Amino acid sequence: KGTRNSKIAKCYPLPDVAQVVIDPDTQRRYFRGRLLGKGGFARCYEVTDMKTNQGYACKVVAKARIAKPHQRKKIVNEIEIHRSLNYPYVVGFHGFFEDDKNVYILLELCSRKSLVQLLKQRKSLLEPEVRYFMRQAIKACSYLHSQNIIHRDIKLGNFFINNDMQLKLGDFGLACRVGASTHDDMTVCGTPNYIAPEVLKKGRHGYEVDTWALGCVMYTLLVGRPPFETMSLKETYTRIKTNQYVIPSRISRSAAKLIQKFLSNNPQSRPCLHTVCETDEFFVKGFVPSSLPSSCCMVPPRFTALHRS
Ligand SMILES: CC[C@@H]1C(=O)N(C)c2cnc(-c3ccc[nH]3)nc2N1C1CCCC1
Repeated sequence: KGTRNSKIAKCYPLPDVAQVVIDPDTQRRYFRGRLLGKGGFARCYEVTDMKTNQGYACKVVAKARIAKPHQRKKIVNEIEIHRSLNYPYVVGFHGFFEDDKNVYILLELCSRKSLVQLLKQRKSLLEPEVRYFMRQAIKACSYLHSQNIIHRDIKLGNFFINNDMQLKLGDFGLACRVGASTHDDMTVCGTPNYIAPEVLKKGRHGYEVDTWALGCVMYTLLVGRPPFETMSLKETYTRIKTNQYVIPSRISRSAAKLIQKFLSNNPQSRPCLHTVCETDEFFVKGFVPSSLPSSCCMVPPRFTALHRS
């Protein structure tokens, strides 16, 4: 039934988004620029504040698309969680407003898109680059967990990259506050990309589901493909539940050991996100660049002899 409705919603023409959208509360006027793409229910545009000339990424959700209570609840949940966050490696939330047709969410513009596009271009990354990105990804998740929030959809596509090559975790559509009913309907309507074994076994799932997914991100960045990818979803779920994956021999010992810790079947054996960057050999014994040139989006960086590995 759900899909039937969304099919109907899809076939009705969506209301056009005005060339200039106005936030009724602040009277700020935003000039609508190019379409960035589609994300879930939203059409995403680059918009420019006509007073400050500041650019934002704007998610525009047609109210016709969130007519059903649980769909509206998902958007409200995303806004309620995202607006409460403030951290260097979390996408900036700059406001939200609505008119009779749409809900508008103003987010930090990340001009270099996400880790998906970067990996598509590069195939796989060098270890110093993976230390650079994984450090920011881990810090972002550690911050979320300190705010009693589980992201629940950690994946390459939700790690955006801004103009300065900084990583920004975004898309809180599936996030939830611990203490809230963690078995709420959100888990039903969203299938996370890097789903943890305890979620497949319908057990209790907590912060450690994000830690598992970070392990999948680290593996994918180094190897160039996800750890449990197969031809069928069923086979992939079997491999996740039986912890069946292979780390190619070209991966260094310290990287392989950390991946194995992240991908522990037992959630309690996974690393502590608050300390792993300061204690694990992969980070401590290796070079962690403090910045990366934007050329890394296209070609491998040349680290000096000192920082080869
Ligand atoms: C607005 C939705 C989403 C997003 O959440 N952010 C933060 C974002 C930022 N910059 C960009 C962006 C800037 C230049 C290209 N994309 N895109 C973002 N996206 C994309 C848009 C299409 C699918 C997900």
